Amino acid sequence: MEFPILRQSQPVALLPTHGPQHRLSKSHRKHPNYSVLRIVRCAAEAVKTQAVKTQVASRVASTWKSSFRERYSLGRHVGSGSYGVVHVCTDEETRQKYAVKILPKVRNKQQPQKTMKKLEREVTLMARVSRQSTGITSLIDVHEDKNYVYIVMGLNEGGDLEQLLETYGPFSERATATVMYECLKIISVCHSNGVLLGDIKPANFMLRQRYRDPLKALESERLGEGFLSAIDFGCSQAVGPAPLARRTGTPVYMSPETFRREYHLEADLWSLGMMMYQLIAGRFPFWASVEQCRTRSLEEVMKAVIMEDIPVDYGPWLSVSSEGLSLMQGLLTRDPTQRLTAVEALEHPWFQRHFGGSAGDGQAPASGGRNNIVPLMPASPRGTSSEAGVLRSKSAV
Ligand SMILES: Nc1ncnc2c1ncn2[C@@H]1O[C@H](COP(=O)(O)OP(=O)(O)OP(=O)(O)O)[C@@H](O)[C@H]1O
Repeated sequence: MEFPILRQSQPVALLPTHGPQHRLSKSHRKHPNYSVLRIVRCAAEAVKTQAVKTQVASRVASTWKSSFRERYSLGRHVGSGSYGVVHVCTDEETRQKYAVKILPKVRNKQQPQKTMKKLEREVTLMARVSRQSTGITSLIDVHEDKNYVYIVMGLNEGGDLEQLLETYGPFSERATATVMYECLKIISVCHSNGVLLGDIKPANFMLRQRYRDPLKALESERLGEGFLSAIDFGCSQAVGPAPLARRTGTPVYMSPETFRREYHLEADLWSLGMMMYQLIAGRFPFWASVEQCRTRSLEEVMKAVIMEDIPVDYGPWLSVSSEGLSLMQGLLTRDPTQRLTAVEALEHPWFQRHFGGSAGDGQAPASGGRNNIVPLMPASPRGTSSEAGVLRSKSAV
């Protein structure tokens, strides 16, 4: 990975990072960069001890650029995750807009070296695969200063699939097929490069453009190559012959073997099966509402994932085609050796049923031609994504 060293710039801190002033007042909450202020404050609290300060400072002399503020101006906030905040940023030279994920180098209770290793892994694995698929958010460059790492990447303007679910409700079978086909292509590129995505869920796939009616757009399947973009490589891992043991991801999407701490690439296909179930049914197999999911302990989720039936005798499942049902069940197969791989799933008759010849010969569902889908151009600002809850909350357990 080549990220040349540039000279060090000012850190992003907008407030004193120590002393009583760093507590945020009400007026700070109204500040347009409130989210940045928050992570500045959190990091400031975490770097109190001299030992930690020294460890963090030593990381600045890395291979990452240290000039984010010189090159980019920070724009509106577009999302937050467990650790990072994401803003639009503009390259001052080219005026091109990107997204920047700003991640603190020090997280509460986590060893700074461990955090840095995690950040380096996220960037390395994203770099490994992002140039190989239009369906993976492109990695532009990486910067760091004393307290933060800045991952500059392609800007996705159409919201994530979880936001679509929350706004429009469950997807039609056809819209689900369009999404699933694109996701499988992305997964197959990652897997052929030995990269486990590790946190597959609707919140981690975004529409690159905004559409007036996104579900109609997905149903029309005339969106073109790379309309969907995978984000968040924070849980990704390089996979070799030895099984992985570290449980990472979002519990309700984790595979049975991930809970058993002995898993390979197939774990991603289970998560995708869970996502397919959710897109079609608007709920998870084990609990009816998001609220019910939230109240479950990790042990309860694990028990359900390992043992409970996956019901298909109600509501939308009664009208889903037998091919759709078969794909979902092929992904949600508890024995990973019997589970469909990404390549096998791409050849599943369900895609033939929906897209005719185009899916079977390895092409995307029809792109180009008559296009009655109107992206909203230029993209107007959108609200921030919802955050909390078991659907989004991620754990490394
Ligand atoms: N490239 C992008 N373009 C536009 N918005 C983005 C982009 N990447 C992330 N976002 C927004 O920011 C949110 C948080 O990003 P992301 O999930 O990568 O952060 P994270 O801290 O790793 O979160 P998580 O809790 O899932 O680990 C996303 O849900 C999405 O709404």
